[in-house]
Amino acid sequence: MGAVSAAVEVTDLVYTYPGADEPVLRGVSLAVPAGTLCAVVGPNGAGKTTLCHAIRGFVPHFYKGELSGTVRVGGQDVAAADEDELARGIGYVFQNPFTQMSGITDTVFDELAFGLGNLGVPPTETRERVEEALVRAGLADLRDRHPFQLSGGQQQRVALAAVLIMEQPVLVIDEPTSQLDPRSTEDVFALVAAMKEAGRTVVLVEHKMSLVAEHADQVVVLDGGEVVLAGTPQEVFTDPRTAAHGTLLPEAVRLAGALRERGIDVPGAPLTVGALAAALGARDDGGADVGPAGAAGEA
Ligand SMILES: Nc1ncnc2c1ncn2[C@@H]1O[C@H](COP(=O)(O)OP(=O)(O)OP(=O)(O)O)[C@@H](O)[C@H]1O
Repeated sequence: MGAVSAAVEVTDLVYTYPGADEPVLRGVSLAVPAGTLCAVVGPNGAGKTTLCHAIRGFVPHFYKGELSGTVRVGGQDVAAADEDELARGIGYVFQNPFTQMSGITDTVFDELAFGLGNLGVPPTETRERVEEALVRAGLADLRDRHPFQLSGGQQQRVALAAVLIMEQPVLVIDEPTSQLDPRSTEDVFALVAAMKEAGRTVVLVEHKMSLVAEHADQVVVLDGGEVVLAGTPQEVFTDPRTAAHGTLLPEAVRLAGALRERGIDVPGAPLTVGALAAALGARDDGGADVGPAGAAGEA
């Protein structure tokens, strides 16, 4: 597996929380090539957050317990790295953005400047980088607001802006949209996509499979602490085992299945609603028996 270019490489990871009887990760291996997005999906309790913690080094540096196997980020063994190296190398966005706020700043601007100050970045450069991140994350109007007075979606964007600004080459993002409305969800994904476009490597836990299908280069299905399937979105979402492991399929895949059950031919394996509409429109009969093109719109 392209080990040379993998920015994140997890090998045979077995991890048991302190005092627990059973491991929560049971021999997990995966490789994420630099500049790609790997989505980790799977049912509740599968071990997704724990895997994120292991990639960032919270396991074993903060969470002790029993660990075997290795995590390498940028070629470096995370268990052997110190906190400073880990913080510089890996950005982390927590499932609950509130957790991420420093709690010691009074404005969004200062919150974003805080991490750079810790790295010793000079004030002029800090101001420039914060200004740019505020604009890119759509936070310019909120710059003087107190971080704790923001909505969940706004806090999520501050958390993402904070990793945007730190410019770490690898990002671990744990369910960034779980508490967000569809509009904020789109905003967050646009930001994550832009970070990938800028060449950063992203490991993302996400339950919204339509977005995973659209943005991931690789999907890893975790169940019971094991990787039960891994591949491109096409491979994973057309494999019947994915649903059997309690993972919801993208809207377009479910719609295509429902149409086929009604005897309607759906060419190919469309993963997005746009691709499904195109596939139906491209049929020899122009999709005549499935109603107007807009009928397949995502609810
Ligand atoms: N700090 C901890 N100490 C002991 N056990 C824990 C700890 N954190 C998580 N666990 C257990 O580890 C298992 C995996 O949890 P984890 O949060 O990694 O799963 P997940 O796939 O992220 O779930 P979800 O989708 O619900 O967030 C669960 O059984 C959970 O109870």
